Amino acid sequence: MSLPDDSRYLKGGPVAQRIIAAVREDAAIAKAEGFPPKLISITVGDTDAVDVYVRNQRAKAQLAGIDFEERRFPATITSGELEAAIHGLNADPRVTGIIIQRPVPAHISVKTLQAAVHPLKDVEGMHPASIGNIVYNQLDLAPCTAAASVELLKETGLDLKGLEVVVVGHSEIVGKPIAFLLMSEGATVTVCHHMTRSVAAHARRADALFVAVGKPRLIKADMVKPGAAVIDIGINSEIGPDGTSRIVGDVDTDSVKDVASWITPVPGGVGPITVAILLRNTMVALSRQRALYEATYGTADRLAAE
Ligand SMILES: NC(=O)C1=CN([C@@H]2O[C@H](COP(=O)(O)OP(=O)(O)OC[C@H]3O[C@@H](n4cnc5c(N)ncnc54)[C@H](OP(=O)(O)O)[C@@H]3O)[C@@H](O)[C@H]2O)C=CC1
Ligand SMILES: Nc1nc(=O)c2c([nH]1)NC[C@@H]1CN(c3ccc(C(=O)N[C@@H](CCC(=O)O)C(=O)O)cc3)C=[N+]21
Repeated sequence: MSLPDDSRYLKGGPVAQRIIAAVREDAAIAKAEGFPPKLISITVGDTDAVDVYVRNQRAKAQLAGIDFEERRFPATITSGELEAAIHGLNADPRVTGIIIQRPVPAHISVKTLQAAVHPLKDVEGMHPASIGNIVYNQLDLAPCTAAASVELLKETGLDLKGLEVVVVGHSEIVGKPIAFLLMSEGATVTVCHHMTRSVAAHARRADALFVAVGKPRLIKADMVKPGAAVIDIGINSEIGPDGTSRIVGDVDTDSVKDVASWITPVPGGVGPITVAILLRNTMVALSRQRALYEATYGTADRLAAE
């Protein structure tokens, strides 16, 4: 779909392209030096939003020169079997990064799976030991969607210091890390969730509004301050008026675009940057692994050593 050429739309494509071009250069150098990057995706069961994400991961990884492999497991698999598969990937020196696609079936604890991924291969920064880094303002490998959303807000040119920001949704992978990243940038952050008494009252005060809930059209025009920046993170599949499946966000874009100064389209907003940052994180993980490898074995060519 081509988007209207309107400066109110904060488009993710150009930002994603910039990031992927830099990753491509890094990946080519790493490959030539004997450290080819490789990303493994683990999917358990079936979810539309995951399918879209994995499809784009494969396409963009290929563009960037990163090997990509999807491992799909049935929803009936046990946690023990999955943990064993993850341990196998941890031990495989050819694997740079592992991403566990969410959600996982209710009988499996996603936290247990995240904790099974070796922190050096944790390309989403979701291991309990990694997620703490953003609390300490160490931001070079942050959860991808959170980093993507903040990157897109920066495209507005707004000064984040002292900015009134409201985040709707507080999941550990999106809402909470967004709040920490924004605090690191000096913003004043309010976080809303399903027990918040009036999401609308908070949202209307925001200079920048981030929405990550998973409910189409949750945010309407009367919940947005005139002139605000609205970052729509939702990826929801629904059947459109023409009977085909389409992706929509959590914001009623048609009405909100007349109130907000900036709005992210869905598709074409945060999503493409999320994919690009996952690839960039894979390169950050690789450089950490190389640093450890070189500290242990010296700088000799790894392939020659094997
Ligand atoms: N664009 C991208 O790159 C990505 C998009 N997504 C999309 O973002 C959306 C959110 O994902 P994720 O964070 O993983 O989802 P979760 O379901 O884990 O979290 C949803 C959050 O929304 C809150 N919530 C639910 N109902 C309301 C309500 N009526 N008002 C305010 N808050 C509410 C929940 O609060 P509580 O826990 O208190 O119930 C929870 O914190 C989904 O559409 C997902 O597909 C996700 C990742 C990446
Ligand atoms: N561990 C984990 N981390 C995630 O970050 C995560 C996840 N699990 N599970 C699923 C959700 C969803 N998600 C998307 C990211 C990008 C697009 C994306 O590339 N969207 C494009 C393309 C749309 C299209 O191709 O139709 C766009 O919005 O323009 C979609 C969905 C990440 N998620």
